[in-house]
Amino acid sequence: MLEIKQLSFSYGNDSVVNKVSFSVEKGQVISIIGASGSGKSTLLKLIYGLLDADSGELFWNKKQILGPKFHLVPGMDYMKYLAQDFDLMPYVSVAENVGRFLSNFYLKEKANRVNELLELVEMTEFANVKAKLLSGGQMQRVALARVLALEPEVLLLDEPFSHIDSFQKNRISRHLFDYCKKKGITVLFTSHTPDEALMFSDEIIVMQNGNLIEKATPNQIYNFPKTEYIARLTGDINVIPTAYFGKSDGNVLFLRPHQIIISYDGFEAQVVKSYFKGNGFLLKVKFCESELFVNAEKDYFGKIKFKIKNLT
Ligand SMILES: Nc1ncnc2c1ncn2[C@@H]1O[C@H](COP(=O)(O)OP(=O)(O)OP(=O)(O)O)[C@@H](O)[C@H]1O
Repeated sequence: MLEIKQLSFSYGNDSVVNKVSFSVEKGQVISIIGASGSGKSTLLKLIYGLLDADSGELFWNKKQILGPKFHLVPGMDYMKYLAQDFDLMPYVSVAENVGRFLSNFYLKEKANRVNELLELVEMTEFANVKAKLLSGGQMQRVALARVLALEPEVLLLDEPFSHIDSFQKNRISRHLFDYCKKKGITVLFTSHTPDEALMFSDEIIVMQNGNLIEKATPNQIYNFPKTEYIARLTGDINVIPTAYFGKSDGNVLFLRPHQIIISYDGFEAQVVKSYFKGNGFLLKVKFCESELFVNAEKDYFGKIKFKIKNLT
């Protein structure tokens, strides 16, 4: 189990990670989301032992994780960390980059392992290409294969798919998380892509201004967000005063576009714009003083009527 206790870190006077505590079970996949600058990357670096915390403690299986003050070479053997800059060796081949940390004693096993990992990230055909000749997305895939090479117990991934095109991203991310689940590797990854965090995480951690403000399942985060900030991080959201529906409790509702259903009766709204989404349309509609986003199967113009799923 990974245990983070009251971890704090500042750059000068700027508090970047503030009394963060949480724990992660072996084999769990946890995503860390939050606005740019909220402290996600710094948190990963602290966990890996690249930075010395100002206060607080970290443990993996009850063993303390210590920062660079205590290590000649920062970082822990049982963990691998994939930074946003990939850290590849530019003048050697893709295969050599992936096998960089593997023993040369059993050459056949090493070659098999490298091949297996290159298949996982769909880079087999580039095995003999020098890393410096790759595109950003290809480099990221090689870097992913490399951090898996020694089968770490804990994998820390900082925006691991950010450079990979959407054509391959879904497939490669599914391969990677399936592999980690199968091997029982504990994964913490940061992401700015709601789908990634929602699809692959057992739980999502939400950071805001250095504070951990929520740790919950994707379902809880998506369907029952506690704040507008949390709601907005995981997709389009409509924030609607309940007064618009004749209530006087002074609350607001957080509604996803799919929770607003176009119907023959109900509340009336005016279509402002329609966006084609492939599997349907996203309508921007004017309702009272707000602009709402509504999912629709077909394109609409003019006035529509809508109901809200489960409105009590
Ligand atoms: N080496 C550094 N020196 C000083 N300040 C830094 C340094 N690295 C990061 N920061 C600051 O620390 C804060 C948190 O940065 P961090 O990279 O952890 O955020 P993040 O949530 O990962 O952002 P992003 O999503 O943009 O990658 C930011 O305000 C950033 O400017």
